[in-house]
Amino acid sequence: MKVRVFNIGGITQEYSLELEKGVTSYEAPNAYGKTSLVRSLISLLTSSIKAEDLLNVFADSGYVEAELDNKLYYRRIKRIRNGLGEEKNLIMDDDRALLLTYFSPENRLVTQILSGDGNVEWFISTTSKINEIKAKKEELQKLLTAEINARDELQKKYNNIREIQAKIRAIDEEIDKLEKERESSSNIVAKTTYTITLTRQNKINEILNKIKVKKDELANLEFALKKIEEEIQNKESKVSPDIKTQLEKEMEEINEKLKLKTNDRSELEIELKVLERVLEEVNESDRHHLDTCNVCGSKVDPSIWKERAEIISRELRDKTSLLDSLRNDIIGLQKRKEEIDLRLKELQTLENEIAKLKAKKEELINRIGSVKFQIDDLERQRRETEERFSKSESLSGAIATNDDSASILKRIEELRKKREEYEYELQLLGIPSSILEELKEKEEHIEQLQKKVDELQVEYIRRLTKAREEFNRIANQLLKRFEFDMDAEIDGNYRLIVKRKGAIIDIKKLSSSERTTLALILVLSALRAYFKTPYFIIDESAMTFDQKRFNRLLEYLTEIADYVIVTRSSENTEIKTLPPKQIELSS
Ligand SMILES: Nc1ncnc2c1ncn2[C@@H]1O[C@H](COP(=O)(O)OP(=O)(O)OP(=O)(O)O)[C@@H](O)[C@H]1O
Ligand SMILES: [Zn+2]
Repeated sequence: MKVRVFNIGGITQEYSLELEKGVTSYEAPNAYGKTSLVRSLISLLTSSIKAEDLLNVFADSGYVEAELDNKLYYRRIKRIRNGLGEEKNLIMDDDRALLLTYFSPENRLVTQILSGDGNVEWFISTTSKINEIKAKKEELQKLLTAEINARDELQKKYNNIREIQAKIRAIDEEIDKLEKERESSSNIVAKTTYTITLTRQNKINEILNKIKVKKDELANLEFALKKIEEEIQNKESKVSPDIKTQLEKEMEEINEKLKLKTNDRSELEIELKVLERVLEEVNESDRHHLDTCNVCGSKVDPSIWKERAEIISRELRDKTSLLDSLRNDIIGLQKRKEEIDLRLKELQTLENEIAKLKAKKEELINRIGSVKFQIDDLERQRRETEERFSKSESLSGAIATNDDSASILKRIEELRKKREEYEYELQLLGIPSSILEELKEKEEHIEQLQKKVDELQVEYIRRLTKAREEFNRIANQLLKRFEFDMDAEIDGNYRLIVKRKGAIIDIKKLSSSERTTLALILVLSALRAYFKTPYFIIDESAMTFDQKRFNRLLEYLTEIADYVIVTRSSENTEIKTLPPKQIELSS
């Protein structure tokens, strides 16, 4: 692979480099430009390293080029009037390259694990690309929220229209009455009573109007309440407390069983080890035809050894098969436990939703109560007004004024004006039937979106669980291959758990070199399972492996990437490509 770099980072003279396949050791003094070179290489794998992160601040243009398998890849950057212009041809464009092609103390996973934080859900979901499902879910969730807001807006608009319509109807009725009154106003007697009736009627109409509006509001609220009650019922039917207690009980039982079985397993493992040692000793005694027992010193017939070996072997076989079945039981139990966990989480989500709905219901009931109270109050006002007028009617008798007719006309005029205003408002609000239609559509869309969001969540958990298993498998293979005396596991909460001789060790208690190793193992597992890169760069200062292990690591890396580059600080500048066995650690 040929690499050429110019005016990238601290590299201000054209710099070219020919890399052979295999391991290349790249040493240079501090501030010579190692990091710049590494960034250049990684920038050909992901556009998340931006042009402004690459170009030397004093330069007008710069580039990085790599010739790989007879193809030319490049990023060419130029300063233009207000910013940077770039032409590029990347090997790939995948921001996982930041995590998976450069192992150095700045690697995000290394920093995290060094800090003692073992939650690696983000790492698994990013490197296995499951985070795309999560991102999609979040995007849909946003859309959903927007739709819900839009629906609420529409509902408000619709209610508003209904209110105005009611007001217009009341005005029409009143105008109707006034017109009739005017006709009969030529009759003075009639006119007199009528004036009184009119004022009375106006007052009462006004109250009736208000009652009408409130009743509409009440009907809407009661409808919403019914909807929510249905929804609550629907959700509650999915979470019967029986299921939950049953699951929790089963969980408890499984935990109990797991404890017992794990204990049995440890005991059995110890027994097996003891038996194996005894068998070896018996075989040894047999080989040497010993006539004295090693353990108790008593004399024995040498022919007894064969017989004993037979018996012990049988026992060993029995116990081994018992151990196998125990292990299977444990795996089965753990699987079931994970399933229950998932179910319980789902139930919890439902319960939360129900609680929210109930709070909403409570609020609606309160509002209904206060509207009912307002209606009662208005009814009372109406009754009182009616009583008051029937009294005053009998008191005042016939008080007729000449300008009665004029005042009726004035009132009608006022009402017409008001009506026009309402009509205008209605026009602005739109056609109620089409709003209803729109509301229905929104409702359906919301339901669809909710369903999709739920499905994505389930899918995310399912895929994450699978990726986790894959990580566990590969990580432990690697730990064995590099002869580390520990087991690593990512548990159901996506926390990194480390065990030595079966006992869990808190990550915070591990040495920093052990933590770095764990980060490296995770990076390698992700590489093996999910990512293909032409080159892998390792900053030697991140590593504290001994020579033998480091060579093994390099050998392993050459299986994963064609080019493996080890950078290190040194007084001199030297680039050499060597078989891994001959790379020496500088320390
Ligand atoms: N974009 C840039 N523009 C100008 N100068 C830069 C830019 N990036 C880095 N430099 C400078 O170039 C020099 C080399 O930087 P670089 O980070 O590549 O060094 P390095 O060899 O990795 O050093 P170290 O081993 O100390 O990390 C440094 O003096 C740095 O300040
Ligand atoms: Zn003995």
